[in-house]
Amino acid sequence: MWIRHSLRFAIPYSTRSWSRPLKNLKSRHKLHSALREYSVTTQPGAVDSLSVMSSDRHQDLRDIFNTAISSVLPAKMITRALTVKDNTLHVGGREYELDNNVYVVGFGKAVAGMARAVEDQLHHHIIDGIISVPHRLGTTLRELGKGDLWLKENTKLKVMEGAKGNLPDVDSERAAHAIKKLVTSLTDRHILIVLISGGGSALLPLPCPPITLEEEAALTKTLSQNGATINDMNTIRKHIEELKGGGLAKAAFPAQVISLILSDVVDDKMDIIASAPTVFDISSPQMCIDIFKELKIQKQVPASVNEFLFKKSVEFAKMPSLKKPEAGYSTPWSKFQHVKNVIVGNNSMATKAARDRAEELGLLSIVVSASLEGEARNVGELFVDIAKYIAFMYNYKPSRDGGSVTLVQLELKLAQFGFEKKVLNDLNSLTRKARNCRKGVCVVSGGETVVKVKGQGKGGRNQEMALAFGIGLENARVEEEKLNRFSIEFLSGGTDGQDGPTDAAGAIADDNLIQKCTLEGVEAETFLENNDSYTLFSDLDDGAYIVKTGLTGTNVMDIQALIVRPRNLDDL
Ligand SMILES: Nc1ncnc2c1ncn2[C@@H]1O[C@H](COP(=O)(O)OP(=O)(O)OP(=O)(O)O)[C@@H](O)[C@H]1O
Ligand SMILES: O=C(O)[C@H](O)CO
Repeated sequence: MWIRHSLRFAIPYSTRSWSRPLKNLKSRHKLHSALREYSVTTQPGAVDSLSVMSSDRHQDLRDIFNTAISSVLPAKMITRALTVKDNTLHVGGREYELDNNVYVVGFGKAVAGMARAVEDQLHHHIIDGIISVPHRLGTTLRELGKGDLWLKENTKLKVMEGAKGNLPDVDSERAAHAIKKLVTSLTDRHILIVLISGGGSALLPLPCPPITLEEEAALTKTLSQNGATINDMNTIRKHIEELKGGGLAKAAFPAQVISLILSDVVDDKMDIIASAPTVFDISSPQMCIDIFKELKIQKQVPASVNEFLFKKSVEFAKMPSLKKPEAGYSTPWSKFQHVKNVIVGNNSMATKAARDRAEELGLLSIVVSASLEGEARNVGELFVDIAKYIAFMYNYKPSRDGGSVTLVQLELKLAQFGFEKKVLNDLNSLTRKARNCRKGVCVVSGGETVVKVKGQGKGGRNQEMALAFGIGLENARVEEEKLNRFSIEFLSGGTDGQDGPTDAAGAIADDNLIQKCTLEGVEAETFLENNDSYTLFSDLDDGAYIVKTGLTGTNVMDIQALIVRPRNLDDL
């Protein structure tokens, strides 16, 4: 890299202490102006991008991300899902007679807004209710001017806040007890509306005795830090907690249960979202033991959990096949006929809205996935490959490039990540179209990745993905000179506005990121290795690369957007 190498000599060595915290870097601003002056003498493409403030450059990405979030705000989704006509409630293809007989419970990051919309629709029919929401959500939403995502003054619902840091705690356990008490008091005259959204698991914890809340919280942390997927986590929660895995619906029997679910898991798996409190569970306790083995965390699992699961699996082995609940169960709730589960919103809606916004901004756009999974840094690198692919296609001329080994190699890599041939073909034709009409390309995706936290730093999967993208892009630019002819930027963010235990939703990386790090005397790889993406992004270039929305009041997993624009169209 021409610029980077030059800067190595331009910056005094004393400002390049690799692991120094960014906050203490006094000469940062001086270095910024030095960079701008310096960039005047560098190669043309790079001059343009370095002299533009990063925050301005990233406007489109931020706009696309914000539009995606707006498209899945709770009120819209509830209004779409529920209709009331002549005292009859229509939902999910069923009809319910309304007669001042409705109770509401909810748990999750988005249920305050959902509850408000339900109250607006069913008002006087509602008797009582409780919602369990994240700690300080009410205050935060009001501070952000998002009071419309909170309940009205005259609400009949009680709000309980808890689960600090997205971990089950005494406050959320208190809420779970109160919800259990309320639903067990219902009769067959009642309708129970259950509002469920991501984060619901931590907001409805009721560990089966003798497992304690502290043990469960410790287990959650261990699982999360050892790369457990949400499927793994919630399979375990369903077995060691009272209200998960259908427990809430059983407790509410004989009331009619309507669950309105905002999906924050890949493929909208109802048996996983918020650990499925209203879905009949067909998983086995042995599956939990297998997960511990697979993650090699058996020794860190609390003894009470191991003993509980062992006893449960012995009992389970004696039971008739759970795959056919009707075969062996005579309890009235066995077929869960009193329950209707309805998905009201998901990641696909958000990715589509992102794509539409990108089109409005003049970019040719495509959604490549709404179910992207894997280790965050690998997905970051995958997006570097996608950027390379687009750049390659911009320049591709069959006559000149012959057998196009590069093309085949890139396609193979993308296929390894589960992208179907059709997606590749669409990406391919989109880029050709972009070349012909000389527009940039925006690739949108959604899903949820994981991070195996090994370092001591602070970060989240989105910020880690963006950092890995930035590093990968820099390496690719060294190898592939043609990439410098494009302006490339990438954003990954959580639609709930909270990436891991940080106050950021995610981060942006572009083709200047690593140069900026170098100027700041920071080695990005060290931060990546220490899982310290938040520290790096929050201070770098006065926060130009961090994405902070505050809690959004919704939650449909994460969104990625990659923009590749030719710098100088005549140069391709
Ligand atoms: N320092 C870190 N760097 C990168 N990722 C981290 C770090 N610390 C935690 N994480 C990751 O953050 C994720 C947990 O994030 P978060 O608390 O937002 O949960 P979540 O899965 O989004 O919750 P929910 O689905 O309930 O909303 C885990 O994948 C964990 O590995
Ligand atoms: O709460 C949970 O379990 C996760 O957000 C997945 O729904």
